[in-house]
Amino acid sequence: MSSRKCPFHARVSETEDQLVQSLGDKLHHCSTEVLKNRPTFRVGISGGSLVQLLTRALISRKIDTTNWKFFFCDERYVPDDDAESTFNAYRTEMHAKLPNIVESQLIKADTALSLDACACDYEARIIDEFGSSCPIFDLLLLGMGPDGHTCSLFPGRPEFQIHAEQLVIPIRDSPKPPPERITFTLTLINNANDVVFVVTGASKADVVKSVFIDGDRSFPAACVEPTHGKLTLIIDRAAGAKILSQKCGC
Ligand SMILES: O=C(O)[C@H](O)[C@@H](O)[C@H](O)[C@H](O)COP(=O)(O)O
Repeated sequence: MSSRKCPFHARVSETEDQLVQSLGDKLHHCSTEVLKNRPTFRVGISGGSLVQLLTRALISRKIDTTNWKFFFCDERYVPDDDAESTFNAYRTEMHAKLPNIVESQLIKADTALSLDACACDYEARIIDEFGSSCPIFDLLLLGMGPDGHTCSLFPGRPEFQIHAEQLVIPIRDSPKPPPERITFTLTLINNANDVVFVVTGASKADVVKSVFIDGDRSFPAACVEPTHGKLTLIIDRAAGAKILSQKCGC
C-alpha cells in the first residue's frame, strides 16, 4: 500500500511499444479534453529519454498538435544548438519526424542571458503566456533519475525545498551534467492540472518504490504532489518491478 499522501494512477507496460501507446493515449485524452474549451494546449516537457518516447507517442497516436505549445520543465544552460540542449534535442527530433510542429511552438529559454536572468526571463514568459502569477499547465511530462531527481531538482540540494514563491530557478551544480540549468520549482509543478511521470528501465526500480510507495520525500520526485491536479505514473515492467506486488493509489 502506498504511503504517499497523494494518490496516483499507474500504467505499467510490458514493452516499450506498449508504453509509447499508453503515453499516446494519455496525451490524446488530455489534449482533446482541454481543446474542447480552450484554444491552446500548454504542456511542459522534460529531456532525457522522454525526447524519443514523446515523439514516438505523438506519431503513433497521430495526434494533431496544431494548437499545442511546448514549454521546458527544465533546460540545460547551453547554446540552443548545443547537443546538450533539450530544446535542440526536441527541435531536431520533431523537425525530422513531426514536421507539422513549427519551431515557434517550442517556447524555449533564452540561454544567451546570464543564468539568473535566463531563469527570471523564462518565468516571466510563462506568467505572460498564462496571464497569471500562478500558471496552471494543462500537462507536465516529467522524467525521473535513479537518484529520484525530476526536472533539475536534485536530492540533497536546497533548491528543491525552498523558493516556494518562485516558478523557475537557476541551478549551478547539477550532479547530472551539464552543471548549469534552469528548472521549474515544485510550486509550479504542483500547480498543474495533470502531471505524468514517464519512467523506464531496471535502474529506476528502487527509486520508483521509494518515491511512489514509500513516499520518501528526500527524493524531489516524491514531492511532486499536484495540489488539485492528477498524478499518473507511466512505467515499463522493469521500472515497476519493486511496486507491482504492492497496491498503490491507482
Ligand atoms: O534535462 C534533463 O536531464 C531531464 O529533464 C531530466 O530531469 C530527466 O528527465 C531525468 O534525468 C530522467 O532522464 P532519463 O529518462 O533519460 O533517465
